[in-house]
Amino acid sequence: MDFISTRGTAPRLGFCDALLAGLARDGGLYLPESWPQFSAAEIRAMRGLSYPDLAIRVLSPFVDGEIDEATFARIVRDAYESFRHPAVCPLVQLDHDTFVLELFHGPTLAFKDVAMQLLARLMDHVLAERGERATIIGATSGDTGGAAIEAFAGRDQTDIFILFPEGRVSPVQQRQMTSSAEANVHALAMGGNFDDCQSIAKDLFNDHAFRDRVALSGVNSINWARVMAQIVYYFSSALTLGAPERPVSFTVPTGNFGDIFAGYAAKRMGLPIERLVIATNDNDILHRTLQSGTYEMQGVVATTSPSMDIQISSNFERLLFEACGRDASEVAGYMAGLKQSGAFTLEPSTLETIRGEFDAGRASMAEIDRTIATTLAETGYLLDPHTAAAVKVARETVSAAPMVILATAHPAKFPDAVQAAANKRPELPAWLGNLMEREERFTTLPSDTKMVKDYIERHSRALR
Ligand SMILES: Cc1ncc(COP(=O)(O)O)c(C=O)c1O
Ligand SMILES: N[C@@H](CCOP(=O)(O)O)C(=O)O
Repeated sequence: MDFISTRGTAPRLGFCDALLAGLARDGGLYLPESWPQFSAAEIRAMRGLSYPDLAIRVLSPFVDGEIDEATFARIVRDAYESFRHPAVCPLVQLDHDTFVLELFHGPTLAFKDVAMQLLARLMDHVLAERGERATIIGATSGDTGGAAIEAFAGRDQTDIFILFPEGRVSPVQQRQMTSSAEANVHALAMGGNFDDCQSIAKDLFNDHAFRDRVALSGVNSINWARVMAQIVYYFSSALTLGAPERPVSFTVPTGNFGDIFAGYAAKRMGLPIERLVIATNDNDILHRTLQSGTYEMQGVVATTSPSMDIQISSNFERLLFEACGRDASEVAGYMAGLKQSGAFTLEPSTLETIRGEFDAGRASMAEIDRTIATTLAETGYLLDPHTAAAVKVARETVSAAPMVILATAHPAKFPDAVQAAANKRPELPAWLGNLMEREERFTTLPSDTKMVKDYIERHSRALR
């Protein structure tokens, strides 16, 4: 299986090279050249598999033998050992046809752990086999950073540099990023917002001399392997609810569009999914795009669901590539428009294709608060603000199939917001110990690509 770029001019890569590449060299994002297919009989045969065994089954076509089967199976099993729930991603019933898919039972209490625990082990394995080191860059609005640091801390093959927007992440998220004592971890508190951090990370990839000098690799969902790992829980939850006989719909709290794109990928691989519903907070660029057909940047506002405070939704580019029939020149045109004027308008056929698969809705901060309070009162279930945005949007969506809402974070990551909404303070699990008392270690930098480059060159062990 080869992987190709959404912009059409980067080299095709095999799985291991795509894993280490992060962003493609033409600025695009890698996608499999074609979607692996599972027949109804093959999906039926997945029933009853443990989560790791299901992951091995669903992901093996992408790896395509580049990592031998036994080693890949060992890596996958090891990755999900760190989860605190035997089902890894359990499904909880909220009412007769609404379910919550809990993705927060990993070490940092957010869905990012599901992919990151696997990604770090895969990268470590490939780098060790090649006798190489890499510099890992990640931009975060709060959760990717903590999950990546947890997964990469202490690994000899990599140094990790995480850019987070200072003052715009929750105190728990910050402590998860800043309390590692490992020398290969570098938490960088940046001026600006997540989009500024993500734009610096992309600038680093687009400077090919720098990228090669430090052997740059990425852990954001621009890395195909991140999205790939997230496909598995769409299969696990749909199987629990009766796939392939019974279709399901999913509502996904969305920012960088990686998580919901994994749902789209699952559908393309044969999983019967009825609707994919995008839920945004006040930063509602995707909701507006589906309504008007124009993707138009507005300023990012800080909300109580900070991980979704995003306007440049990177993985939307992957969907555009799909929706326009994999026409890389159409995608490149949209991206050039975005760079030039902060907006682009979709071709009518591309918009129609997207609307054929996706719905979208938004939840304001007040609506998120109300949803947390009423869900607690009516069901006894305590939502985090991101999941609450999805619950609010799911409630407004018409779906003949059962609705699965992705619960992307544990409420205890956002205790102040949850307490203000529902008058109930969620406690961090005891196994996190004294997280909030641990000493913090981070470096503050202005939002400036050159300063980040200089910092990385001074601290990366992968320098060539
Ligand atoms: C808790 C939480 N929910 C939702 C999202 C949005 O996910 P995505 O960026 O994959 O759309 C994020 C960040 O990505 C998050 O951390
Ligand atoms: N919400 C994310 C933003 C980065 O998204 P990613 O999925 O591309 O890593 C975060 O919490 O950092």
